[in-house]
Amino acid sequence: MTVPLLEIANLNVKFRLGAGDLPVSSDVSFTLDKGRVLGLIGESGSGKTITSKAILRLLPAGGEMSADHIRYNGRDIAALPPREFDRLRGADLAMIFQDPVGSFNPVKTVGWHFRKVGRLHPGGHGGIMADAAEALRQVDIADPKTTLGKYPHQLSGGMLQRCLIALVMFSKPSLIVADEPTTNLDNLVERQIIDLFDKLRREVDASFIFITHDMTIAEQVSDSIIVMYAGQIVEQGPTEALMRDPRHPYTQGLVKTARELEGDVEKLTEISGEVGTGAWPENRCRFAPRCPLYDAACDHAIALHHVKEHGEVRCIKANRSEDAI
Ligand SMILES: Nc1ncnc2c1ncn2[C@@H]1O[C@H](COP(=O)(O)OP(=O)(O)OP(=O)(O)O)[C@@H](O)[C@H]1O
Repeated sequence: MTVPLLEIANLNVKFRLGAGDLPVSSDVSFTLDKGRVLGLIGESGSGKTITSKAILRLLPAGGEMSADHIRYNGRDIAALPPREFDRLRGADLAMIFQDPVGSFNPVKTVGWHFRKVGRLHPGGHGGIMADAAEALRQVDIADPKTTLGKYPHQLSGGMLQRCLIALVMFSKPSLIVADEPTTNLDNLVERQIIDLFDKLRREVDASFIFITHDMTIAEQVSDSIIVMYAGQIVEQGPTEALMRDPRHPYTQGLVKTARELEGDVEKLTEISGEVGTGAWPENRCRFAPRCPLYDAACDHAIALHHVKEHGEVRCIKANRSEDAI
């Protein structure tokens, strides 16, 4: 049996604030196989970024994480001493943030960043520069040599995001977390970057967690999708099944809006209300205040349950007769 690249069991994250604890993610469990792309979707505040940062131990101050286990290539890394974890992250795990500017040293050229990442390159300086130019070509930068000599502020947001993607590819990590890498880009550049990810996922031997709030993007780039709501996974499964037959009312709303956007309808269906933060009831479905299917039967904590040939859903209304085994 092949070991998944990543196995997360019951990950919880909270922030210790003056007024008390703010829970951010609850009981998040999933696996990611080698070479696969997992789309992590949900509206702002649902816990996508914090969950991913917790896995990479990049939580901001005040954030605390616990998990039954976090296995990487079969080895539990949750309790790894900080030094060892830093080494693993440096070599194997990478994150691409929304804003590429923060990932570059503003007073150093693009080439300097490649030299820094590639300092152990067996081909020395010449080898680094040749591979860096090739990585830039892979992300469709036409004149890699010139680009390597430029400073971050001399490049547009789209170009800088391409350079960051090239830099990450150059370092050959096994797991890449891409956190809304197109959020700050205009529509045309966004399309180009998404197409680029789509191309790279076929060519590089890495696994991706691709965070987005856009269902259409998740559908295009992912093999499987996790939908998060109020810090919990509410649905997860293979992309094709989840998009064709979404079961959770929240996922249904997201898919409906995505299809309407593709169809260019005049008025989009909205999921009214907002996710809210922190003070979620433990004895009621967290989506209840916004759910069109809500009734008194939803007034207890709802567990994720398996749905045959689909995945997992956190909704008591999601079962259908054809799901019976
Ligand atoms: N440093 C922090 N201190 C306190 N709370 C925080 C901190 N960072 C994030 N949070 C809270 O954690 C929750 C989840 O945030 P997170 O950034 O993971 O959401 P998200 O789903 O990624 O949203 P977005 O799409 O806006 O990035 C939010 O309620 C947010 O306010």
